Amino acid sequence: MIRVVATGTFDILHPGHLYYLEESRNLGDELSVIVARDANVKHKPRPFLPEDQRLRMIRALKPVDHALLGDLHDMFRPIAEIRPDIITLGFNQHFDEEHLRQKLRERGLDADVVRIPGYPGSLASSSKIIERILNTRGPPDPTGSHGEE
Ligand SMILES: Cc1cc2nc3c(=O)[nH]c(=O)nc-3n(C[C@H](O)[C@H](O)[C@H](O)COP(=O)(O)O)c2cc1C
Ligand SMILES: Nc1ncnc2c1ncn2[C@@H]1O[C@H](COP(=O)(O)OP(=O)(O)OP(=O)(O)O)[C@@H](O)[C@H]1O
Repeated sequence: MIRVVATGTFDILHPGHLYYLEESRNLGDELSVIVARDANVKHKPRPFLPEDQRLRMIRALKPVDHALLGDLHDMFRPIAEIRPDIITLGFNQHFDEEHLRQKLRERGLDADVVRIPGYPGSLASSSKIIERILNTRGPPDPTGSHGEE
């Protein structure tokens, strides 16, 4: 039984997320997904959707066998419980593979770390979807004219 762990924020779901999770699941027999806690998303704007809602959507996806919220303080605690054989990193996750492997070893965890490539498409990105919404459905015209002459 090969256990795989994938991680991420998963704020507004798109096909890039699905691809990352499908490819992660294809590496083993069981996929657990650790969903980032609201309080821990500091490297970009805070998620729009609360952590419970992000978790519920991830749990419903076909490639996902188990989904859980991450730890608030120690990212290695859920890993120590799951004991995965493989941890996947998405194409734009800011972790260095070798550094992560080393940190895992220090905690007595010998999971391999595998980088999953990106899925193409200008809307395969939560922030690009948000940008598009703002650009196309931005603040309403205060005159209420909807751009009509
Ligand atoms: C091995 C690993 C374990 C993680 N564990 C946690 C965790 O326990 N709690 C948490 O809030 N975030 C955890 N994260 C971080 C997030 O799930 C996510 O990867 C990180 O915030 C980067 O988010 P993004 O790629 O969605 O922008 C972990 C990341 C990795 C690589
Ligand atoms: N287009 C994509 N192709 C492959 N993997 C992706 C793609 N978009 C996101 N992922 C992966 O899915 C996981 C969760 O990603 P995240 O929640 O950061 O979404 P995102 O669309 O990259 O967000 P943002 O646009 O705000 O950076 C990460 O491992 C990330 O690398």
